[in-house]
Amino acid sequence: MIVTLTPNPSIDRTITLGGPLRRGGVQKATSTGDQHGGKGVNISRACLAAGLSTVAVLPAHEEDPFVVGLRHSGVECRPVPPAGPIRTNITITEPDGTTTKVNTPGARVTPEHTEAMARAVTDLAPHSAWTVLAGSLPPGAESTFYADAAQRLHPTPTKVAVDTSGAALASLAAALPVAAPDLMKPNGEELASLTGVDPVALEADPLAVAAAAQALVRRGAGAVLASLGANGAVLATAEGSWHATPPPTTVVSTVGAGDSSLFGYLLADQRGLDAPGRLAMAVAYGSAAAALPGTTVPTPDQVNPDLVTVTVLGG
Ligand SMILES: O=P(O)(O)OC[C@@]1(O)O[C@H](CO)[C@@H](O)[C@@H]1O
Repeated sequence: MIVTLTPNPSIDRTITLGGPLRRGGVQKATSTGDQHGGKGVNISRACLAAGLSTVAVLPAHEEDPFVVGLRHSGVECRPVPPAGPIRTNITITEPDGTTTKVNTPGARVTPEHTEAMARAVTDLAPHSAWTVLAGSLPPGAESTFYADAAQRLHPTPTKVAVDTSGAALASLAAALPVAAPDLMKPNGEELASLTGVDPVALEADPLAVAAAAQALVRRGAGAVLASLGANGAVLATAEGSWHATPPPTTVVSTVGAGDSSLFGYLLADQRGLDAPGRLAMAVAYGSAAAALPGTTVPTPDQVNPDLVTVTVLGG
């Protein structure tokens, strides 16, 4: 089973434009739609699509339409007391695949709220192969929340993956090796924020990405999967580093592509694949997600790791 924790879930509202976005103008959308969002929620939705059992832990009332709808779609949920309503995040997609995203803060939490979330995943840990701690932290949460949760999960059988950004990511990196997760999944920009290098230059240079990722591995992270958008991804472990390039993809919406990549890695891990195989599956899932609208996660038949090229970057 894969348990996901999304401390700051979102209703993902996608607005599709028939032409380029005109900043400051008034435009008609060709369509709009809402999907259940938030990084852990997306990973649970990908689990469901691939037939893997999952529990999505999130702050919401039992009767919240978000929870009701997610359960109706087949995702098992473990709601914990929320501080307020679930936020709505906006995505604007243009015909050429350009994706503009506006994320809102979410309700302000107290230590009681964050403790309830940490307790829920700790209670489920004996039954979970992986626990995924994912997304931004809501206002009011300590930036050490993920580092503390990872440390708390350490003595349990679950493996821990963390995908976050900003102060939460910096706190996690600062807490290595004490709170070492089995997997960290920064994107290029997030990895650059830890190393102080220019994100654009880093994303275009797999060797530099591997060097930055290996620095985290040396400090205790089990593995680092750095997603690089159109440039694919780099995987760094104690055994070495690999770069994978995606197949040519017609991008429709990049929202959730990183979550699908992380899921692809977990799926491949569950299937016992080696590091290059896990990386290929991650990139195949990420590029399949980018070809789908809004925050849609791919089904396994839409994913082909054989089209991904993996190269060894060295140790
Ligand atoms: O504000 P966060 O938690 O960093 O990101 C939230 C979010 O952008 O992440 C998902 C895509 O990865 C979306 O479903 C959601 O809207």
